[in-house]
Amino acid sequence: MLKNIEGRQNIPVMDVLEPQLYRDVFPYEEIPKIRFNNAFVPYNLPETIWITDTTFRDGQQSMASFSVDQIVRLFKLIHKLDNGEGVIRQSEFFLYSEKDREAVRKCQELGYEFPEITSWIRADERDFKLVKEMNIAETGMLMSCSDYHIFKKLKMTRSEAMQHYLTLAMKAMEAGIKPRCHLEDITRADFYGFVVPFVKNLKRLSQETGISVKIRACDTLGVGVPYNGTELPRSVPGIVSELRNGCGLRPEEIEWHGHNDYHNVVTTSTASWLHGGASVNAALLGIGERTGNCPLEAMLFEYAQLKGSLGKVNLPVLNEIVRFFKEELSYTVDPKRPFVGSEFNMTKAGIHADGLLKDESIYNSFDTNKLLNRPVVVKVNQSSGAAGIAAWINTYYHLDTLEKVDKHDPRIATVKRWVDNTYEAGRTEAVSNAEMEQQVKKAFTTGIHQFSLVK
Ligand SMILES: CC(C)C(=O)C(=O)O
Repeated sequence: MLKNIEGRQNIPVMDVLEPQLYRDVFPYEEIPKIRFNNAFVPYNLPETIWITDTTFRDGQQSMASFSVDQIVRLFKLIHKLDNGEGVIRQSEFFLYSEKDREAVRKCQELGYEFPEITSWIRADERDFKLVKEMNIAETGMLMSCSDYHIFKKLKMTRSEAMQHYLTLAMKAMEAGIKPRCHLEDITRADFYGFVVPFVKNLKRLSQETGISVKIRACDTLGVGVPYNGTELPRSVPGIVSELRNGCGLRPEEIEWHGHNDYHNVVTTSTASWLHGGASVNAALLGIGERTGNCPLEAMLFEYAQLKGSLGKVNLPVLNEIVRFFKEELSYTVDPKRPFVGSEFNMTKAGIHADGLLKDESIYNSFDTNKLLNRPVVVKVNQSSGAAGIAAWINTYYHLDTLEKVDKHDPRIATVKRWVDNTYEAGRTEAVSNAEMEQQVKKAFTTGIHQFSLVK
């Protein structure tokens, strides 16, 4: 039994009479400001880094709730995507309702090593019992740390908030559960006045109990900035390097949780890896509150670029996940969305198609067919020209080098005449594949090419 939190000599937080809201940086009636201090922090990428998944927590809470069957099937897909590599190491679940718990039990029955099932609970004694009963080793708990939350939402002083959070963490540890402390709104918090003393006290508790603690740095409103040489509280390099060097946390004790309000969620998450946090939290397709969480698939690509390889990770499973979201959850992915959108590697412009005709790698940065099972696609529209039409035929029918049609082939001119005429007649939308098939068949029937219509 640990000494009562009230009786402990905790490192004090800096209590203030008025909340520190950083109005010079967040004036509210203006767009927030980025302040530079040119204090460059060296990169410190941990040897081992990984991703944790929040599709079933922050992700699900932004959508219509998933059924038990949908959760289990998605969990299986995440496992299939990771493929035993452990890059997608954990996934977190609500335990609020009987339905939430049934989903967890069914996922546990699958017996997967990865992703490990963790939970998210309210600050409530009964919830600790649940976590224990369900045999879950780690649980997330809300510990909001900016004065926006402490003063305005919780109506507490900083000392009171810290006492409350430390009591919670201690109760979890006493129950033998690893607490994952969600430091909500860290990018608007007084870092040295609240975050540092609070985290040091958590670390001490962990050392005394021998139970590890995880600090999840939550960029709740997506205002974190990934650039080096920027001022706290917005600086991701500053936050993560100080959690390591100033608070003495190890890489595995630091996790980043970002939101995409300023389009920065991928770069802030990567900055957290680069500056010493081992894990980043993400959701499939970036679902999550408002503009969403960090897209899990994006972090797989960041991982591969930083570490050189994704090992056994089975990227084409992303196509199955996109289909599942569309068919099961009525969620359509933006066609332009990197790596998963239906048009992410589609080209329409004639000059790009001309390049593709000469060598696919001119306009495709990696072999999307080999790695994602997504061949380059050419779509014909008013800008495609003869090169675009030839590229459409070559990619759509998978023609090999000897069969490939040249843009100067007179039959291409026939198809192009039809395309030009339809646009001159007022068409605005792109030409569908069915229409192209029809025109190609007409133009090529008398020619030497008899396309084997294998797609
Ligand atoms: C509610 C908290 C933990 C969160 O998810 C966030 O800060 O984004």
